[in-house]
Amino acid sequence: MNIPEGWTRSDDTITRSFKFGNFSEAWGFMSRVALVAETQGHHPEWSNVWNKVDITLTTHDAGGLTDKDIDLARAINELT
Ligand SMILES: C[C@H](O)[C@H](O)[C@H]1CNC2=NC(N)=NC(=O)C2=N1
Repeated sequence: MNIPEGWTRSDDTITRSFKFGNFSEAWGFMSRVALVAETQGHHPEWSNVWNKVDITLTTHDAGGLTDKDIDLARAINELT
């Protein structure tokens, strides 16, 4: 499985941290990710503290990492 640039794999998840100039930019990014996630029918685990967004991807239905996570990670990378 080819892990997209910037993402770190640990067991059944891949994670990436994103930093923005301020909260509005971080929230705007999250909004765009949410729309992509809905389109793909696959959703992130994430947290936000001011300008920082931490995202973890895994496929709960499968109990592990799948191509759905890889595809969403790629799409998220394209938003940055
Ligand atoms: C019915 C629905 O499509 C599923 O429950 C989807 C929704 N989004 C999901 N997102 C993630 N990350 N893992 C899933 O297993 C998952 N399942």
